[in-house]
Amino acid sequence: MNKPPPAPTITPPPGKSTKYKGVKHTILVMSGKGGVGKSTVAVNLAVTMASHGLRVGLIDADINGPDDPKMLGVSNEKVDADDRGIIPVKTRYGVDVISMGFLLPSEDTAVIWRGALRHKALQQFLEEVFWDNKDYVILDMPPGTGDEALTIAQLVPDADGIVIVITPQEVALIDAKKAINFASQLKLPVIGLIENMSGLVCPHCGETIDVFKTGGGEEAAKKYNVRFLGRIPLVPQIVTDSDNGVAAVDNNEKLKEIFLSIVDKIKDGKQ
Ligand SMILES: Nc1ncnc2c1ncn2[C@@H]1O[C@H](COP(=O)(O)OP(=O)(O)OP(=O)(O)O)[C@@H](O)[C@H]1O
Repeated sequence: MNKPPPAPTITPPPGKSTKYKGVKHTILVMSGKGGVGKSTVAVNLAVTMASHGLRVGLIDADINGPDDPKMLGVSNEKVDADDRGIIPVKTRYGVDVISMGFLLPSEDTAVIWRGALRHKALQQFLEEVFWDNKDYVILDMPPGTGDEALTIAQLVPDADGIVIVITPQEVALIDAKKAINFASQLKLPVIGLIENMSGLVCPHCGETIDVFKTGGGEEAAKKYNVRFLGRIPLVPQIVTDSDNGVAAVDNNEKLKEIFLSIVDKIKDGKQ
């Protein structure tokens, strides 16, 4: 059997670890399962914050599917390191991003390292990146609430809390519960729930079609007594924008408004 390729590492000069300094707030964006739009939410939250004058970093901790660089139009960039530490990649949205995607030889390279190597890579992201006084670092977590997510969440010092992304179906109640249990296991506050893919607005007649139902997010928030942060509709343009390296909030007024209202709630921390 072929051996997995060695883990690529970036080597900052010895003794220069920044130990995750220079970050005021860290927010973990997670989901109870894959494919619910966690990365889409993380990227657009980061872009919205940056467009309102905040200094923002984004860690793409989804080692198996590092999509954030592509979504931000920087998939061909490489990270560098100097005597300050690992330097995240700058994007045109003012969000500095670090991702396993920058370390892989091509977009379709599969990451097949075992747990210890993954852990090491993420530890580097957290301890050795020069964040340069960020107001917020958004951590796009691996999907689900398994070991990988747990390990990463434990590596983050003093996170503010977790934002949970769910879809509107009834099963979302179970996914929300899993994520809430995860947060309480880690003694991290749940900042709130976001319902994504909530109703498709017909581009022809303007009517909303509830493809996956709506309201599951609000129901889950009520049931588990956590804050409901907002509902993001199913917008086909999100898929094309992501594929083209464009942040959807930069291209759609309605989404801009929705994300801004979510960011305001995250910032004020009140009901
Ligand atoms: N509100 C939305 N409207 C339309 N498409 C969306 C929406 N949210 C996400 N998508 C699309 O759904 C797909 C999955 O989204 P995304 O990669 O953000 O999910 P994820 O939860 O991070 O997935 P993974 O489990 O692979 O990490 C992508 O093609 C994305 O463009």
